Amino acid sequence: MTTSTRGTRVPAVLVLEDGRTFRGRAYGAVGATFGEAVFSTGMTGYQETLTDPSYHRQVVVMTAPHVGNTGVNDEDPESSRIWVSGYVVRDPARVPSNWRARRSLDEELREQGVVGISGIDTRALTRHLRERGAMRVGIFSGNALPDEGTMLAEVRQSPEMTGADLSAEVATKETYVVPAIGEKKFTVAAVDLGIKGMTPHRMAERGIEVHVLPATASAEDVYAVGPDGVFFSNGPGDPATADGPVAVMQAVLERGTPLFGICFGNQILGRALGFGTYKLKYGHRGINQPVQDRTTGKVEVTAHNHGFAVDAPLDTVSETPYGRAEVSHVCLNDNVVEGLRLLDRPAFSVQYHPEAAAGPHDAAYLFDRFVSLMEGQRA
Ligand SMILES: NC(=O)CC[C@H](N)C(=O)O
Repeated sequence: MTTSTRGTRVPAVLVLEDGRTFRGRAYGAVGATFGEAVFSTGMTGYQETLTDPSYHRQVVVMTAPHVGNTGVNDEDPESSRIWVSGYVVRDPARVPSNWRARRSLDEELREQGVVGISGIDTRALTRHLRERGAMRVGIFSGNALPDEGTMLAEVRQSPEMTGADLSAEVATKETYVVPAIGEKKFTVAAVDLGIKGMTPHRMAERGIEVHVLPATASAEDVYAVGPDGVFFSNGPGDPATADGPVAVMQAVLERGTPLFGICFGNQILGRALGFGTYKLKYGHRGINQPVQDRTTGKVEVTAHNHGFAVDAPLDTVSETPYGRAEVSHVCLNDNVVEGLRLLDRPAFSVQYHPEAAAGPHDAAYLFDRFVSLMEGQRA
C-alpha cells in the first residue's frame, strides 16, 4: 500500500527564482523538483494536463482551488506517464469520488515520483506569475529542508525553458501505428514531438491510419509510409531549437503533401515559412480560451497549452518561399497568433488543441479540414 501525503503534515516550500516563497504541505512524492512555473486555468481535466508531454519540465499551478475530486482513472491519460515536473494545488480532495476512479491523485503522484505542494495561496502565486512572467521554480518537501538561500541558489542553477530542446526526451523511440476506426481512407505520417494520445484517435475516428514516427524522423522516413498527409504534433520546449523538424516540414511543403500541425507543429510551420517565434510572458494554459477562426469569423472556445508563439503579421498576407500565407486564427484575449494557413499549398496549423482533451470540442472541425485537404489532393 502506498502512503498518502494527505493528512500528513510534511512541510513543503515553493521557491521562485525571483526569491518569492510559499510555504505549504507536501503533496504527492516527497523530495525536490525544478521546472518552469506556469499556471493552468482548467477547472477539469487534471489527468490530461498531468500526462500531456508538452508539460515536460514545467511545474503546473492549478488555479482551480479543488483538485483531485474525481481521483485518477485508467481512461483519461494522454500518454503513459505524468510529465509535469511538479504540481501545485491549493486544496486537494480529501475523498475522491467518481465511478471511474481507481486511486487518488496524491497516490498517483507519489507512485510516479512527482513532487507537489498543497495548501498554498495559488491565487497569489498566479497573480505573481501573471505580473512577473513565467519563471523557474523549485518545490522542496521533507522534514529537514535546506535554508532559503540554498534552495534559491538551486532554483537559479536549474535550466531555463528558453533554448530547451525537449521533444526527443518525450517522443516515441519506435514508430507505431494507430489503426483507422472503420474503413481506412487515408494514411498519415505523424511526427511525434510529444504527441497526446487523443490526437491520433481523432484522426483514426475519421478513417485515418496514423503512423506515429519519432521526433528525429527524416523526410525519407515520413515518405516511406506512403502518406496522404503529414502531421506535426504538440510538444515541450522552445520551438527555436527545432531545426530538424523545421527542415522535414520544409521538405513536405516543397512536395505539396497535405500538412497539419498542432501547437509545437504550428510553431514549426511558422519557422518553416520564415517567421520567428517568441516566448509569451506567461502563456496560455486552460480550456476556455476564445479563438477566432478568421476564415469563417466564428469564435470557438478552445484548450491551450503554450508558452511560445509565432510572430507573424496579423492583417497582411505574407509572401513565403512556399507561396502566400496568412494568420488564420487569433486569440481574442491578447491577439496572439493561434493558426496559420497557406493559400497556395494544402497546409495549415493551429497553436491550440482541437483534439480537446480535456476541453471543449468546438475546434474538432480542424481534423475535418485536414481530411478535406487529403480528399482534394486525390480528386
Ligand atoms: N503544447 C505545445 O505543443 C507547446 C509548444 C511549446 N512547447 C510552447 O510552450 O509553446
